[in-house]
Amino acid sequence: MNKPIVPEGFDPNANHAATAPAFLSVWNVEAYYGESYIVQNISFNVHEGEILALLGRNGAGKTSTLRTIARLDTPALKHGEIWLDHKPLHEMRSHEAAAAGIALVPEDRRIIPGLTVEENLQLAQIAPPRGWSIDRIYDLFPRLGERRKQEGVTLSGGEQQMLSIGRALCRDIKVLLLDEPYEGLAPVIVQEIAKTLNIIRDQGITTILVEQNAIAALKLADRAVILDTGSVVYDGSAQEVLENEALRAEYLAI
Ligand SMILES: Nc1ncnc2c1ncn2[C@@H]1O[C@H](COP(=O)(O)OP(=O)(O)OP(=O)(O)O)[C@@H](O)[C@H]1O
Repeated sequence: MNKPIVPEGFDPNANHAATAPAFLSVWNVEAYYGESYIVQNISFNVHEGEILALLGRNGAGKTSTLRTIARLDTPALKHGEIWLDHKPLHEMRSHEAAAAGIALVPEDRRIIPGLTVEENLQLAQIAPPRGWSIDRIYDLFPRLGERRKQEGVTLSGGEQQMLSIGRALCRDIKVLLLDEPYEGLAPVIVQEIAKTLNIIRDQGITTILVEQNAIAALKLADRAVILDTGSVVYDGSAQEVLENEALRAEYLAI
């Protein structure tokens, strides 16, 4: 098994509420589906306002890591700590993690059938604390504004992705967890979404981007963490991964 990569600044003996070294610190996290040990002692830091690309081959554990950070019931977190802005996510249930500012946009986008674009956004704003106004979401994604009265599930794949990101922004979030946002999208739509993710970063929101389209993710990201069979095998700059052919070939098969 790979030796775990330890992020800088984490003192295992410290009180991490005070000393967590980054805005989001994932420390020695182990998570299981039943008896299956899937997230295997993962540690990494995410700094406020950055985009982190979380990469790795199929089955490397990317989705499971995002689900663990969002504190969904599965996989079950059995060991480790996750700190968001000095708050212990590892002690929270998913609704508490959401209230603390974590927003997971899952791969299947979860647009609510029978509701228009605007109703999908309004529903996301029902419970405070509210985030962006619906007009601000339409400024970010003009296509959604043009289609505000259209049923959400009849949108194109790219528009549905915009709607699910827009829905996350309707709440007052600190960290956006995006699971394969580019899946099935044409390159021109990928570029359009990447542009909006840059704008979202400029607003101070921190993003973890899980993506099979590693090149597109690396071009956008500040840093990259690469997983292999549930463990971290690289933690460093996204640019370095783009430039390091051997690393890409070994862990990303590109
Ligand atoms: N609900 C589940 N029950 C049992 N095992 C699961 C479950 N979900 C995922 N796994 C297993 O956990 C491992 C990691 O899966 P995960 O979906 O996190 O990987 P991934 O890196 O996101 O892969 P992909 O890029 O294919 O989506 C895989 O071996 C997968 O089969």
